[in-house]
Amino acid sequence: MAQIKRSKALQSVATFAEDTAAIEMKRHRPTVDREKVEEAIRMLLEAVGENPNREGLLDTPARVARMYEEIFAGLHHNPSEELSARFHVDHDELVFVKDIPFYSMCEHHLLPFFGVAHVAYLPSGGVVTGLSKLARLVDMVAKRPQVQERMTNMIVDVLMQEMEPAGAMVVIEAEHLCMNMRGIKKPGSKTLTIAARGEFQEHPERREEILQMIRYAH
Ligand SMILES: Nc1nc2c(ncn2[C@@H]2O[C@H](COP(=O)(O)OP(=O)(O)OP(=O)(O)O)[C@@H](O)[C@H]2O)c(=O)[nH]1
Ligand SMILES: [Zn+2]
Repeated sequence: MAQIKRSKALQSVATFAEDTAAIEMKRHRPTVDREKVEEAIRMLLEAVGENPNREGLLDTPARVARMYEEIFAGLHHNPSEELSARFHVDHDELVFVKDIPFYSMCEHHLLPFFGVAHVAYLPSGGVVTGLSKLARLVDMVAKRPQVQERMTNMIVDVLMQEMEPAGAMVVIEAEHLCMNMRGIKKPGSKTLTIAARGEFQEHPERREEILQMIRYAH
């Protein structure tokens, strides 16, 4: 089993250069129909009683279109591609990257929710990925209309699928502007979501280990 994973890892390293070039291209490809967004923003401004032709708003539709291209970049991007950098290291113990900041958009209100993601996994067969790739994975999953629960599960599932680790766990702490600035108006409230797979799901003490390390950071 470990042997199979090992050879899969080496194969991945061999195709790493090609993958990197492909990912770079995809990172910069446009994902949003700018013209359509501009038209929609003009209509939205009109609909809320604004004048889209007043000076201060003239460039707003184009700005919003550029912004959406950036903040929804994950929509046409396969997050699995972020983990294509694999290395072989003699380490089968915990790898844990804490406090990865992220910004996402609540799919119910199209308002931001933001906070930190903590990503842990237990490498198997000595296969690890680049630490920055874990942060890139968080970013790509965040850059789309989301709910926090789905975001948490997507990150952990991509990790399990791509790395085949003995376990993976993701914790997200976030503030939702739709709960702060409108509606129920509870600024400062935080939502925590946890997704655990493999050893972290099967052994409560492994899960607790991660939660403790998160607590110590505050
Ligand atoms: N589970 C979950 N709910 C979310 C998330 N982001 C926003 N919501 C909730 O989505 C719900 C949408 O509820 P609706 O009743 O359809 O919308 P609403 O009338 O604007 O609700 P209020 O926010 O209560 O005013 C609200 O309870 C939000 O707090 C998320 O990431 N996860
Ligand atoms: Zn919302």
